Amino acid sequence: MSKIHVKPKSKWKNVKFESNFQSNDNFRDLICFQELTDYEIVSNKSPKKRKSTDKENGDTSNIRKKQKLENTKSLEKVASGDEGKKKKKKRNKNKKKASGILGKTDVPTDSSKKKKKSSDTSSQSTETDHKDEHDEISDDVWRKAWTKLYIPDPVMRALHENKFYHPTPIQALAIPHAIRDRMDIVGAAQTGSGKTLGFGIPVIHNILRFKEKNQENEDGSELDDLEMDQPDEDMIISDLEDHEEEESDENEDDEEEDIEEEEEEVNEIERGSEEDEEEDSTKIGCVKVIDDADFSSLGFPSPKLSTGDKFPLALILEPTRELAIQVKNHLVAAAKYCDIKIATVVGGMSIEKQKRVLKKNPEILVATPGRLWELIEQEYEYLSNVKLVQNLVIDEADRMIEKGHFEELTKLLNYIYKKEDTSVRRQSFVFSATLTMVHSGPQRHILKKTKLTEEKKLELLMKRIKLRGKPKVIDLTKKTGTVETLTEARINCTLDEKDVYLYYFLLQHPGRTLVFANSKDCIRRMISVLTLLKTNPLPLHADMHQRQRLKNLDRFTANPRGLLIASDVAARGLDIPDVQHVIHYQVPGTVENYVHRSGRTARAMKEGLSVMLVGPDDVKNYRKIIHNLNKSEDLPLFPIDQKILPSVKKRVSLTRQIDTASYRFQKKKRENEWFEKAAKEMDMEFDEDLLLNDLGDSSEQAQHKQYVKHLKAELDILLRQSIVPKTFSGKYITRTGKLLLPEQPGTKTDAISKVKTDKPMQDKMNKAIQKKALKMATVKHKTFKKKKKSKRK
Ligand SMILES: Nc1ncnc2c1ncn2[C@@H]1O[C@H](COP(=O)(O)OP(=O)(O)OP(=O)(O)O)[C@@H](O)[C@H]1O
Repeated sequence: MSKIHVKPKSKWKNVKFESNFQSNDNFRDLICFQELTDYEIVSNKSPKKRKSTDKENGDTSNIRKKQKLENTKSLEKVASGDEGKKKKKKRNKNKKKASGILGKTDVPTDSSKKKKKSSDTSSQSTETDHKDEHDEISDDVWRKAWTKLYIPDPVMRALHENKFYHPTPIQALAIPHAIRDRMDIVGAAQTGSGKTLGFGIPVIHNILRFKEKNQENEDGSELDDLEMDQPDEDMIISDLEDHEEEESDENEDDEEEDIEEEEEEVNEIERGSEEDEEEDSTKIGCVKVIDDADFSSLGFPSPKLSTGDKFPLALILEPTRELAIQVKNHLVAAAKYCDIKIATVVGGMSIEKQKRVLKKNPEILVATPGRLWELIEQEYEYLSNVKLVQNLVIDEADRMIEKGHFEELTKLLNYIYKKEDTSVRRQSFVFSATLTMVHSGPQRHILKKTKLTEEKKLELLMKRIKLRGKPKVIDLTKKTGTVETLTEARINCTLDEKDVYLYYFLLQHPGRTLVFANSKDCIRRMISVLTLLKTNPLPLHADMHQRQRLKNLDRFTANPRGLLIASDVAARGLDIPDVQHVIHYQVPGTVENYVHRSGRTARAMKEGLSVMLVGPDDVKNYRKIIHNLNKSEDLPLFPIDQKILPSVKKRVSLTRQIDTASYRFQKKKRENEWFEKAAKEMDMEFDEDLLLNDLGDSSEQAQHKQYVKHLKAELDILLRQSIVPKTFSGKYITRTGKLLLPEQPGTKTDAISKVKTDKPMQDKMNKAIQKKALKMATVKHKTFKKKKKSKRK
């Protein structure tokens, strides 16, 4: 294949591809795909060491073929890891230096592995040989997939250990722009698509670089060449011109940017001249070549300041405590082979303990805004310089600008962006699965007055979170909002029937299940009912002690048949492995909440099921969600085996009797106790007969206790009986002589395939109903016309 120097006459244009495109093995090395349709060929060069490279790049040969100018009129620019392999010896030398920058790693290279293998062969069995061969293949694939993303070697090692063999699409697109181009990133991708590492890896990379540079500075050694990939010489001419064009376009865009007046209600923060500094470094194509001496352009504070003062280099803001802890753990795993300390600062836990952790000067701080602000207000030393933070991540950003977080976030951001600290060029990351979701319905959102477009929503969001400059916006979300591997269904029922259907589902489809409710009262009642029904539910809501919240999450995670009843505090971000089902006991008020709640299942390309229990009160929200998710039809009905429903109903109704009886009694008792205590504290005398709830005399109370005990005993008997009625009889089709009986409860029934197999039947039925309705309407219309005609006569 010959090398061609081209001079572009038009702009490189992005070629759109679906986010799941990269899951296709043939295209997994692809990061971006651009085409150039008008160009002039400057020169043709023969390849020097091309053969072996092409062989290595076999799986991307299809894409490369497209680059042959002889065959096609257009030219595609493919930023793939294979570029790295094409580059010259000089670059390899740079790379060696770079791995020095990032610390030595034990990740074996392909060749070292091969050597090891050949020396060991005599002592290995054939089976082991096969295993090694397999490992080597995945090792090769893994390296190819990640190396082009500029991942630090120690992180590569951790990724391999975690068996993260390919970057997810959001990672593949966000990481190079963040690391290579040092751009601010606004990332929107479906739930469970790996956004955490999308910002986590660049943050770790930045800190490693900072520490390395700092070390060199302290040692007085010269600043090394940066490890950034040098541009492929083949591309330089075209890229240079292309980029010049891009920059002028950007400037034009900037001038056009005119943010509307209504945004002025947000406190303006004073900003310095960072924006001007942003384009300091020279860009060649999409690769920035940064002047060695220009330390600050990398976003690092001045070395003088960094050696003495301690402050977090990265701040990651999360809306909930559980999420902050999870993200911290995720990053700890990714930074396992890096010398980086990561800490959490979250509410509900000992502030003193957190201060002790901060004394160790963690480089990364994962925090919820409330507790962080509390510590800043206390003028806690380590946080007094938080304004110098180099990497700022606002995860679940659309949630962070909603009521309840926005006020604290604004205070924090105002503090961080103080004018006097503008010497620092900060890199910001803004992520969420619903960042670009726009809809016409009323929103709880703080931006509710505006009729939003996707662009407008992003613009306002960026303004609110005070994002400077022009970030790289990567939006991989679909119009349908939810992830492809999610199966959705609904159960139409009355309010009273919700417990019945929920219990039915849990019996028939065991598996890790997360149930969402809209209020704490509802969670309390469900916990009581489901505990009596021996389904071992665990609650999770904001009013619980933090320790208990975390304990329940752990217990839920550990039990493959775990049942968690949660408020929306668990709706966002939580990455609990293998949640099979999400049930919306009450339909959420916003489409965003529906997407996030449902996103607790079907993560990382796994399948999952979301079922909404739609009662009369939920219909409005249900309709809104369907509309805002651009669904053309209703969700399918979840198939219910009507034959076993009566026994389920019997159990549930008895349980509710017990719950009501004991709850009412306990409630009255608690109120009395509270009143007596309060009166005592105030030295008040009161008339017990008039003011306290009547609990009855001691014999009545004993009677009540007995009644509840009796009900519980009755329930115990019911729970031991089979759910399939004994008197049951029915006609069953036999297939190849085998009698197919109804499913027994407890037998593992795959709820997802049930929905999927039932859907065509439902569609058929719906069509038949519609056809019948149409027929009837036509008949009615004809009779009406006839009658009218005869009347006239
Ligand atoms: N490259 C990868 N290969 C395989 N698994 C990955 C990869 N990156 C992340 N994961 C796993 O995918 C899961 C989801 O990742 P993550 O929690 O970052 O998703 P998310 O996009 O932030 O989801 P949400 O929007 O719900 O917060 C995690 O279990 C994570 O460990």
